[in-house]
Amino acid sequence: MSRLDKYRGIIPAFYACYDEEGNVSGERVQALTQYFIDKGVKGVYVNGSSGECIYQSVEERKLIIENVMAVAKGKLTVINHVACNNTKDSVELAKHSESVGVDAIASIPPIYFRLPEYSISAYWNAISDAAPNTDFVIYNIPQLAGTALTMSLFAEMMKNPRVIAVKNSSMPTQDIQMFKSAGLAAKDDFVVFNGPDEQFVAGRAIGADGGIGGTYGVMPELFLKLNELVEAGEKGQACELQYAINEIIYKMCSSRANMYAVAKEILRTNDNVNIGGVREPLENLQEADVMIAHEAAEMVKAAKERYLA
Ligand SMILES: CC(=O)N[C@H](C=O)[C@@H](O)[C@H](O)[C@H](O)CO
Ligand SMILES: CC(=O)C(=O)O
Repeated sequence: MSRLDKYRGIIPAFYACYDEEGNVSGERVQALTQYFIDKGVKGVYVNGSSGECIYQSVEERKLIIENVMAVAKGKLTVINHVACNNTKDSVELAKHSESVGVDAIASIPPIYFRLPEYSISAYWNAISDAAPNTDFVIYNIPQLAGTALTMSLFAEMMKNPRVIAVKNSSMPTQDIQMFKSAGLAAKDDFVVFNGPDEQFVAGRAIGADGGIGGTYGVMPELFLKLNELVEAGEKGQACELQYAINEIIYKMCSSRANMYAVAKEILRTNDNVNIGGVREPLENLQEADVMIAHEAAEMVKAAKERYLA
């Protein structure tokens, strides 16, 4: 049993929860947290891409994590993504995260300006220093952040004892293996999370300890089952379920609306969890998108009947 085992498993990325006026709803944050506890997932990844973090204020992000912790404390591993595009606000969120007792904080690199690696490591270390008793997770998502985690930047970050994991959302699964082996060469234990949900089986096969994903939330049971199949070495069955999951994700992505708007409609339809829409400039649902969401919701139900029996 390792101290980091609490990070090994299925960790859904938490969706932004709004009321009917589009304001962050603490009550709905609590309801979504309870939904995840009931599903039996390992933890939640809050205020990340799926949390629409870059469209929210510092105060809103504090409100969200406070409401998650009110329900999740002692029941889920909680990772809070705290990156804002400036060090000051990120540091404030890191401090606040430690004060409410999260397990880990996470951060993307600063976006827009292409900063040198010494500025990125200084940014991450300043954030981590503001939460001196909290684990730190590097979030590598080059296709959206515009900056990739290189092996030299990774090596620099390994000097920080609180850096215990990388959430790897780059497309080459090989990156997972590179971070995993370099992490284990530098530390007693190190975790790599699979990012792209469509490659979960491949990511786990090459060394990921578990995954953090934006589509787990609409089908947590299917990802829990997928993880079990991987652990049992059932490659054939795992691939079959992965393909079924991918068809659902492709359906979700086929809408004109933003994928998270579709995800929220699936949750309303299948699970009676209402967390509102998405915040502009993300696109909300039009009639045709609602139909796509309902088709995806049916596909989730059918896959559960087929694979969880
Ligand atoms: C680019 C991106 O947002 N990646 C997410 C996190 O890694 C994934 O969980 C995707 O949301 C998911 O794989 C659907 O494409
Ligand atoms: C999708 C994901 O992992 C995120 O919300 O950051």
